[in-house]
Amino acid sequence: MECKYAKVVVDLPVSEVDKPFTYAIPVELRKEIEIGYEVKVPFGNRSLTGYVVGLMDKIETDIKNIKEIIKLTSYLSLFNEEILKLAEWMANYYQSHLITALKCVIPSGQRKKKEKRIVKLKYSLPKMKEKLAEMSSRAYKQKEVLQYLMENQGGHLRTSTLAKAVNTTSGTIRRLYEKGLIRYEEVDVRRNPYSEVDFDSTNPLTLNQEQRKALNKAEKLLNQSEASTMLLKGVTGSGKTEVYLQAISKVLDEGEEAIVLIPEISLTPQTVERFKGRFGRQVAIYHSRLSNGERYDEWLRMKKGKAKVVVGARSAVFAPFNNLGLIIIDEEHETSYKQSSHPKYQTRDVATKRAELNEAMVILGTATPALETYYRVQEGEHEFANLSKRIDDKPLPPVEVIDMREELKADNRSMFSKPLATAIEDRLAKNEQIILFLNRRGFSTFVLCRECGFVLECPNCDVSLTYHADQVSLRCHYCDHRKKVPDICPQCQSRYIKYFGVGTQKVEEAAKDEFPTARILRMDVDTTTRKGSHQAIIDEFKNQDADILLGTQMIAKGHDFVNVTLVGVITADITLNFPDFRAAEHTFQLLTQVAGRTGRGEVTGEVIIQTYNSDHYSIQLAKEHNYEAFYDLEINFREKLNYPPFSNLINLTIKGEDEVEVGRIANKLGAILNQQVEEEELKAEVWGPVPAPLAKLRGNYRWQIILKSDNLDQIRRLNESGLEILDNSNNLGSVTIAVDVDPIEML
Ligand SMILES: Nc1ncnc2c1ncn2[C@@H]1O[C@H](COP(=O)(O)OP(=O)(O)OP(=O)(O)O)[C@@H](O)[C@H]1O
Ligand SMILES: [Zn+2]
Ligand SMILES: [Zn+2]
Repeated sequence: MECKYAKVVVDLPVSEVDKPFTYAIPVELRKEIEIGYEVKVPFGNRSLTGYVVGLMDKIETDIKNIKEIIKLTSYLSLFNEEILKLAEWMANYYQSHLITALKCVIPSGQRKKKEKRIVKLKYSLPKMKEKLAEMSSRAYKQKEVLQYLMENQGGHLRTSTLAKAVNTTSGTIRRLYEKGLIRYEEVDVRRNPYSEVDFDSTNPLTLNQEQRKALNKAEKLLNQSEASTMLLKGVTGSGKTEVYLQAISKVLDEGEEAIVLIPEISLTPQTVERFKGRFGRQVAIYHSRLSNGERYDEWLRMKKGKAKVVVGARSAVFAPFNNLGLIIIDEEHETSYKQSSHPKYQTRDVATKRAELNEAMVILGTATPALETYYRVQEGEHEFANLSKRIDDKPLPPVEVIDMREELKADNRSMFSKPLATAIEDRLAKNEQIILFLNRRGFSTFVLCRECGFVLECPNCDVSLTYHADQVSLRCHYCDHRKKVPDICPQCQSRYIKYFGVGTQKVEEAAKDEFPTARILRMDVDTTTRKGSHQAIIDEFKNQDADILLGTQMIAKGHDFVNVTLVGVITADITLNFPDFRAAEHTFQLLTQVAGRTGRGEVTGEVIIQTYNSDHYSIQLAKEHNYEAFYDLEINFREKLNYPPFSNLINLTIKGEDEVEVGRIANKLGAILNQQVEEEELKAEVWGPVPAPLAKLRGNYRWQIILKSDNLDQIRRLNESGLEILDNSNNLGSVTIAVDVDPIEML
């Protein structure tokens, strides 16, 4: 059926136009146009890019007012109805504009690719003959071009090919275009396919008993017709990947497709190789380190059914498959699965939604499930399979926790405790390798007593207070509780209570001082900005051209270093004292992951964790590799303080270059929200406004407001109406407000 009208969402992310507009489809486009095409449309007195989100045969409005679509700017549909539904869900759930959500689900390469021009005649052949006869004989070259085109009708003639064929220039062809006799069509150019390294092919391994059980369960769930989610909890090195591979096999046998999501930093050639090795050219790779062109080509291979498995980062969840059977999310607890720009989606939840739309299955794999995920298992919402042992019963490495307060008492003020320094010397002497780990770079905002480990916390919110240097005060960024920075420790009266911060560079210098013979590699955001530098450092370390690899969480996962027999954590306190109710959870996850990096080879490994807070449960239980016990304790705290998963949060960040204006707008918005809660008798709390822990970032001043409720819909509506009232009654100027539904980091 050929439709006459299209609904189009225009690329202008402002609330007033965030809805589909109706356009007429020119006759010549009616055969071709589908949902998901990118188009140019007249809008006001200009033309805008838009996306087709609906097609109709009839409309009720007065036909005369309807404008026509100018042209198609993509040569195929960029999303189907299912992906459109997903985008609509995202826009609604994460409170972003529909156009922003749509641009998030389409391939980014499309928008930037260079297109080749194809020349087509504008009229039918008989009409064309008439036109030709009317032309002046002086324009003989132009006539020649037309003649040639008429004889080669329907062919895909590029401008350059055509010019060559009749021995003329593209200028001649352009003149025909200006006379309205021909038109151009733009089509994509095939780039060199993704540089194909030949991977050794692998066969399915014989599964051990636990893997077998996990796969059986997955197969059962894949066979059923409803959507399902299964948590595959497995300690590091327990063979989760082999279970993924065999589950994918099953999906491919059924003629369906599979998506595998892996955190960007773990998407190494080694990881890719495991999937390409099993499924060969059926595997597409999709992540942000590919060029736009490469990404687009991989996207096309999926769209055209040439690739049936995609291995990629977050955005691969939008893979253009039509027969999706399985989505796997490896390291599902990773915070990088939360998108940091609008729409700020949680990949896990988008995957669940997409599985629902396709009656597909989701497998979440990790050694340390996100608390929300494990809670859903307990509540019976997710299925569960467990791999409790490493392959071949290799032991998990022993973990030693060093109390840095004791080191200070013993007059050791170095960054390296006695036991860690001794262990490093020992490995250097044996030519074995060492990883030194500093969790998080740069950012730390807390005040800690080096004598007794005391950290000032908010009495209401159980998060550490944030140090604001300019005001010499400590503030809670949830409830705005304030305290003066103390001169002496309230717990032990020591004067060693100070702002606490260590950077990777400082650790590198200290290590060079103490271990002058060691060859040290540093890996953090500063040393890995260049393309490929991340992999270069990894390779250098793997080739054993260095003894110590020092870095941030970038080194915590995805790599198998067989010669590493010692992992040292310089200070566990940075993540532990993050001003975030998830601080303990993130600390536990990170320490468990880091510990998983050692003892993978023949020699057993050892882990040493330094901290001023050695009795903290997250550290003690990471030492015991005891997730269950950690979960039991942590979920109790969450319940007591009514944090997620027992409640829902929305974080609003108000930011701009003008400090006074940002504060003023933040306070205005806070007042509006509070008034709304009262008037509408909403079951919601409004925290703040307060300056954000990162009170200034890239020249922007930042304030925040947190909305909390047992009922997400209530705070979503509260937020929506609050922003609308603010918008209507105030000139926001350059101040912007970012909305984060289900935030996982509130900095
Ligand atoms: N059934 C099996 N028999 C023999 N070897 C296996 C089996 N399953 C997995 N392995 C091997 O064990 C090693 C660890 O497995 P894998 O990397 O899949 O574990 P993982 O749980 O994904 O680990 P991590 O979470 O640390 O990435 C790999 O080298 C893998 O090839
Ligand atoms: Zn103290
Ligand atoms: Zn508080």
